[in-house]
Amino acid sequence: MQFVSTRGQAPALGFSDAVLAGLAADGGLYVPAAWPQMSEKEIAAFAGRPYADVAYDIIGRFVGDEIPAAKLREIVDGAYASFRHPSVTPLVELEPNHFVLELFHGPTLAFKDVAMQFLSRTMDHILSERGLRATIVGATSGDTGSAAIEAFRGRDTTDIFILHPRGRTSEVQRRQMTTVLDANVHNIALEGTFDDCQDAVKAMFNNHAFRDSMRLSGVNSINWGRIVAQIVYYFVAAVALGAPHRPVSFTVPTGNFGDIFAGYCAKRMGLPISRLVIATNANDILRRTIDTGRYEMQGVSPTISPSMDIQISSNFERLLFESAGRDADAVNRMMAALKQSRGFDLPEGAIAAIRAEFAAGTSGEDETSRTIAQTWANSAYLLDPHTAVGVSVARRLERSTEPMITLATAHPAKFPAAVRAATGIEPPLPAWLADLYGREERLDVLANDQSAVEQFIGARSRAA
Ligand SMILES: Cc1ncc(COP(=O)(O)O)c(C=O)c1O
Ligand SMILES: N[C@@H](CCOP(=O)(O)O)C(=O)O
Repeated sequence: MQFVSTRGQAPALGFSDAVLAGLAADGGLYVPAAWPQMSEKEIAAFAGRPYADVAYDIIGRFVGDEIPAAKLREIVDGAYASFRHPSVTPLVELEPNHFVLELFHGPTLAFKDVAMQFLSRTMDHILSERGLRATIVGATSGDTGSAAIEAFRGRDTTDIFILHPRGRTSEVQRRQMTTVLDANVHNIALEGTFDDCQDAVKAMFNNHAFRDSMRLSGVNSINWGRIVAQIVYYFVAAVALGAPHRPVSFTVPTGNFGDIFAGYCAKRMGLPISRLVIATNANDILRRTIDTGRYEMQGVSPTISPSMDIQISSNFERLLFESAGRDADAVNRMMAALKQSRGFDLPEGAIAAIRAEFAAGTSGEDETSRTIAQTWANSAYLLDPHTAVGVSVARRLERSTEPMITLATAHPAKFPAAVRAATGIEPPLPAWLADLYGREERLDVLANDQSAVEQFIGARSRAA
């Protein structure tokens, strides 16, 4: 299987090179040259299979023969053995026909672990095979960073540099990152927003001299290796509720559009998904785009769901590429307009194609808080504020006979202040994180200055 860039000017790559590249050399994102197709029979055969078996099958379709079958099996088994629930991603029925898909049973309590546990093992394998060391750079609003640091800590093949927006993550998220003291882990608290962190990471990739000398690699969902692992749970959840014979819908708390794009990929592969619902917090650029056909940046306001406080939604570019008929020139035009004037109009055909697949809704701060409170009162179930955004939007939709699955993207204990404010309950951290508040922290505060960030990384990376 080959992967092509959404901007059409970078060479097509195989799975391993696409994973190591992260962002394509032309600034685009890699997508499969063609979508693997799954028959109804193949999908039905997932029923009752362990999570790791389904992961091995689905991911294997994108890997091809680039990783030996036994090695891929070992990677997948190791990744999902790190989860604390036997089903890995269990479904819980919140109310009739509305389920939450709990994606937070991994080591750092957020859905990012599902992909990161796979990606770190995969990168380690590819780099070891090639006798190389890489510099991993990543931007985080809190969850990607903690999952990545946990997954890559202590690995000899990589140094990892994670940029988070100073003061804009929850304390638990920050401590999950900054209390990991392994020599290959570096936390940068940037004076800026998540979008500034993401811009800095993309600028490093677009600085080709720096990229090559540091052997840069990325762990954000711009990396195809993240998306591929997230496709799996859409299949697992849908089949558990009757697919392929019964279609299902998903509501996804959305920021960088990686998670919901994985659902779109599952649909393109043949999974019968009726509705893919984008749920945003007050930073609602994606909902506005679906409503108006114009992607228009405004300022980012801090919310109780900080991991979704995003304006530049990277993976939306992958959807633009697909919905514009894989026209890389059109994508280049839209991305240039975004850079120049902070907005662009989607071509009519593209917005129509997107509206045919996606719905969107926003949950404001009060509504999200009320949703946490009501769900606790009515169902004795504690939602984290990101999942609450999804549940709130899903509840507002017209009822359908098909199951609705809202993705539960984080454990409530990661956001204790918001949960306590809504319910009076403070969810305890699990045993392995119980002493988190007493652990020593290590981080460096840097100005939002590209050359300062590059200098910092250049001086510490062992890949150079
Ligand atoms: C807890 C949580 N929910 C939802 C999201 C949004 O996911 P995505 O960025 O893939 O849209 C994030 C961040 O990515 C997150 O950390
Ligand atoms: N919400 C994310 C933001 C980065 O998203 P990613 O999925 O592209 O890594 C976070 O928690 O860091």
